[in-house]
Amino acid sequence: MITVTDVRKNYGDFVALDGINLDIPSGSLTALLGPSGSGKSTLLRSIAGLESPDSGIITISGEDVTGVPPQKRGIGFVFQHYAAFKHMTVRDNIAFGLRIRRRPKNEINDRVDELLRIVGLDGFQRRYPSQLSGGQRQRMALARALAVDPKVLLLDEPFGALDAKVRADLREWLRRLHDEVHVTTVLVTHDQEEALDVADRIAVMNRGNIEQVGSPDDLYERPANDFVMSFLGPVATINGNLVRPHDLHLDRIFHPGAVEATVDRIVRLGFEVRVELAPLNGDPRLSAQITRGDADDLGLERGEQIYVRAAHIPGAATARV
Ligand SMILES: Nc1ncnc2c1ncn2[C@@H]1O[C@H](COP(=O)(O)OP(=O)(O)OP(=O)(O)O)[C@@H](O)[C@H]1O
Repeated sequence: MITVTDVRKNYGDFVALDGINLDIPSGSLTALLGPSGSGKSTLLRSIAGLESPDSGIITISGEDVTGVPPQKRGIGFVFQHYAAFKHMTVRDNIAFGLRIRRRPKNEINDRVDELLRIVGLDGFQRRYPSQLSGGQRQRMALARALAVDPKVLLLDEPFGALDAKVRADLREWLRRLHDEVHVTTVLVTHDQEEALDVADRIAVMNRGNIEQVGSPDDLYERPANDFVMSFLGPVATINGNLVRPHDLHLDRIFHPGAVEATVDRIVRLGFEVRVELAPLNGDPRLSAQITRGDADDLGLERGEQIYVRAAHIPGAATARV
């Protein structure tokens, strides 16, 4: 368990962390998610000991580490741009932390073999970092961080520099790795899809504060406020309420709460259909996401008028209108 209590950090006049309180359960994979500049990296680096908070307390496994240097906190850290030892093979890079701790040779060999298997680099151990792809290099970085059995693994946008397909593969791989190794992991990301996909808990950050902490489902289905709702997925505004596009209903006849709108565009996206609508009352345009079956039943045509209403307003006492 990691606990963060009342942690504050200013850079001059700028408040980077505005009194953060957060518990990170042992064995969890927790994402710190938020826009650029919200304080995610500052919080992660404070947990690592690479940044000293102005006030507050951080504990790891019950020990107050607030004044403890990074190398004594029992953490492994992976950055977006990982600095590998270029003149060392993959095997030697992974073994590095164990060697400086003067572990016995047999133990080092066995541990490195195990890590090479876990990160899927068995066949690459004799290569040099320059002979690896970006994704392979980040997996080597993770193996190196895991080598010394850290209590906590801290990842700062580890896949940030990679292309979308490789990122998606590595996300799935990280999930499986975590299922196998179970080390308490904190992942910084600004990518909501990455957080929803990989984390079992997400802390949403905004301007040095935590807006909400919960499971991906909690946050998506029961966002605490408009910021969390709009950060975690697409939204539409209807009658002043934020709703998800798939919670919009289209009808030929008027129901209470419905708004009349012109069908502006119909985009077929495989199983789903996105209908772009321009409300006649002058409200901002909105997109509804409906099934292909519903679209066919309605026989929608571009340019015609239709009624749109929210089937579900998050947080509202009367969810159905
Ligand atoms: N050493 C520093 N000196 C001054 N300001 C800093 C310093 N480090 C960070 N900041 C500022 O603190 C704020 C929070 O930075 P931080 O890196 O924690 O944000 P972030 O949420 O991780 O953003 P990003 O996703 O862009 O990395 C930013 O506005 C940044 O400019």
